[in-house]
Amino acid sequence: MGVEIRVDGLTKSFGGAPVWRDVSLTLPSGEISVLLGPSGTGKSVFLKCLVGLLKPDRGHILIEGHDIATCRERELYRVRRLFGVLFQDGALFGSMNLYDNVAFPLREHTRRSENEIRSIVMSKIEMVGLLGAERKLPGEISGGMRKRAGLARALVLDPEIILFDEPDSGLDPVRTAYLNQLIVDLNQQTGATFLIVTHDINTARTVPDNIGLLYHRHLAMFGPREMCLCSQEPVVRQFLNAQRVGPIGMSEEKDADELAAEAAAGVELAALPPIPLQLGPSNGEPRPSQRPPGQWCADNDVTPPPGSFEPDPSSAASPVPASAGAAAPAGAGPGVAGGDGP
Ligand SMILES: Nc1ncnc2c1ncn2[C@@H]1O[C@H](COP(=O)(O)OP(=O)(O)OP(=O)(O)O)[C@@H](O)[C@H]1O
Repeated sequence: MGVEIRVDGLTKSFGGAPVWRDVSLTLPSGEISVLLGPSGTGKSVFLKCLVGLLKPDRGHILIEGHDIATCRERELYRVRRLFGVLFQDGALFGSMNLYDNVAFPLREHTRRSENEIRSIVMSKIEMVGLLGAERKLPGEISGGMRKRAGLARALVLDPEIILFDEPDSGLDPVRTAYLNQLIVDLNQQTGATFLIVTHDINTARTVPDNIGLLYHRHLAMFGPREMCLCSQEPVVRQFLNAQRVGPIGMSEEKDADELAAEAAAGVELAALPPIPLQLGPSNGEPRPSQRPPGQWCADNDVTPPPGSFEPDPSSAASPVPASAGAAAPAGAGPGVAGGDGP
């Protein structure tokens, strides 16, 4: 399960104004990737291009030999069946109960009997922890439950790729932690390829295998989680540390004068915080694409920030198990990697 998505030289503009240019990346099969970026940098536009709701100006989106960017409607319709999408508000029909909302894609797109539909719908409702709530209307449940219902509906056609548009928007930190755990568990159970657009830095630091950052009309970075969390690129450091110092301004990038003033005032980007352990599945098994903590740093001769890969005793998260076999990163001091795990 899970398919690779290869994006090559993708460019999109509206009315001549570019949203981003020449975006190239590969979402590896079965892995979780996160896409970050300041507001308005085109993250939602990117998701819509992937699923064929918007046509890019140039470039290719290759999935199982199909090019979504250029293919005909009929082919696009078939490829879209590979996708499940969780929209920001769950996009549920307000007049239908949760059961009918989740059953909707099966009734629309398959010829399954109501008995078969019932068994599939109830299994997805159970997967997202909503058993017992299936007769409720969307207006009668909390925002977190609506997200989970939207997720059950996104899962119902057994997609190979699941796109999440700000799954944590409007959720408190505790519900966000539960949702993140659910996402990691579902990735393990389904093996599907996940892409999550989020503004939540904690999610970005702990959930994905890969991180991408859109900024200033281009893809500033895409790569393994450890690579991005160790990055010395000012824009990546500023964003992942949620700071005002750095090239990202209030509404757009800072101009040369503002950056010169920061440099003259001796204001510097803060040190990188420790890299946390990746969130592991709640059953204690390794993630499908598990790599030992610190492996990327060790392979690339990069010293991770002090304190990296240490279990966080205050976290309710289940970090990756020690059995994943921690590697000692190059230059790692005492307490860094090597023996990390719960
Ligand atoms: N259908 C459209 N027609 C014209 N412009 C659009 C359209 N869709 C998006 N845009 C523009 O594209 C840019 C990127 O929008 P997008 O919603 O993808 O940003 P985003 O990174 O997802 O923002 P946020 O983090 O605030 O949700 C914005 O300037 C937006 O106004």
